[in-house]
Amino acid sequence: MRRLLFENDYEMREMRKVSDTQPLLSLHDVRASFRTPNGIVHAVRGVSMELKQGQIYGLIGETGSGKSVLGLTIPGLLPAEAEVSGSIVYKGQSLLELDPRSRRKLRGRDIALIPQNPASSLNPVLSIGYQLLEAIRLYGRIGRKEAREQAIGLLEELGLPEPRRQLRAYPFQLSGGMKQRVLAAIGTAGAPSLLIADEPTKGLDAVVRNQVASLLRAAARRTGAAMLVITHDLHVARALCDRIGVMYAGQIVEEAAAAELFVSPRHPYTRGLLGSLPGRGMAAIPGASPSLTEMLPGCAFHPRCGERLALCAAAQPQLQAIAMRQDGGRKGEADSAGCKARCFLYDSGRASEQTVSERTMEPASVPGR
Ligand SMILES: Nc1ncnc2c1ncn2[C@@H]1O[C@H](COP(=O)(O)OP(=O)(O)OP(=O)(O)O)[C@@H](O)[C@H]1O
Ligand code: NI
Repeated sequence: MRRLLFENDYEMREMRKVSDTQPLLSLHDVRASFRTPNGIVHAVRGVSMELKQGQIYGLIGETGSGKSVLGLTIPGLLPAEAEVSGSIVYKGQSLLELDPRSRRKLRGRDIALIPQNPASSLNPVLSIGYQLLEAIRLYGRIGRKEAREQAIGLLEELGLPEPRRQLRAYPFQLSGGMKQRVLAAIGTAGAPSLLIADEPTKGLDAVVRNQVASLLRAAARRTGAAMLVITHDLHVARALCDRIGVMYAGQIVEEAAAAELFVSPRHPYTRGLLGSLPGRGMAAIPGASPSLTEMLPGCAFHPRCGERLALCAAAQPQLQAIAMRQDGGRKGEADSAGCKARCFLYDSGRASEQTVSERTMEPASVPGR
């Protein structure tokens, strides 16, 4: 048994040696759906994206847009009845083609997930120390004593007061913020190459939220891990992430460097989402997200879009790179991958076909209003 473990560890280390130019993770046309009594729910509808080594990528978007399902698809943690297609390549291995055993081996050690709900993700009957040590030892083949020292160090780094005492505590004895930090410690304990954090700051007050965000950033920088951060919290997304993907109805509708997205959002949905921030008018986007069971033709956002073109109800825009503007409108540190939007407004070929009267037509009637 020990020998096997050793060989696995060796393989793990070998697998980490991927070149910096290759993306750590690349998704191509990933789809996930669920068969339900009310029909098939198309939760993720053709997501393509890349995550580089050490990069922090944020997924934002309204509730139900498919962020968590996408996050669970990568480590293969969706319920068995989910149907997944497309390709997910992690360090050159096609995850959807891996046998369940190999995939399980990757989880926890190489790909770690901090799930959406901290209250239910810690085991209530086991001490914090036990759970953290398990995570450390799963990766490191080290003795209990050494693991314990590492655990204390990790909690110290995460700013938890009295780490020695916290190890003996049970989850119910910790505040929400402390549990989040313990989860962050467990998530980063095995020094994973990829950490997926689903709503790591949910339900926390502003101070603790910023603390958790900067701790995650520090942990990622320390270990060199790439992170996929799923969040509703646009402030956290901005502070924590290098790059951001905006999800709407199971698709990425815009992707840009975090610094750029908040300064010049392109997709009408992103503009609406940012417009709902307290500092920006707090105007909610009228209407509701579409049904994911019966998808209409055209752009999924068109019924709610104030800038739609005649074309938008009929055809699906693709996620495409946006050309740099001549007027210097694109300032700041743009990521090399640039900015992408899934919108005919930026599809130069198509949009120029539209007449001015088509462009200024009345906004669509909004369902559910
Ligand atoms: N096991 C499941 N069976 C059926 N439908 C599901 C299942 N899991 C998720 N869904 C549906 O998939 C869609 C996307 O859900 P998901 O949890 O990914 O949204 P989200 O963007 O993470 O939302 P939130 O921000 O509220 O967490 C939703 O319509 C949801 O109801
Ligand atoms: Ni979610």
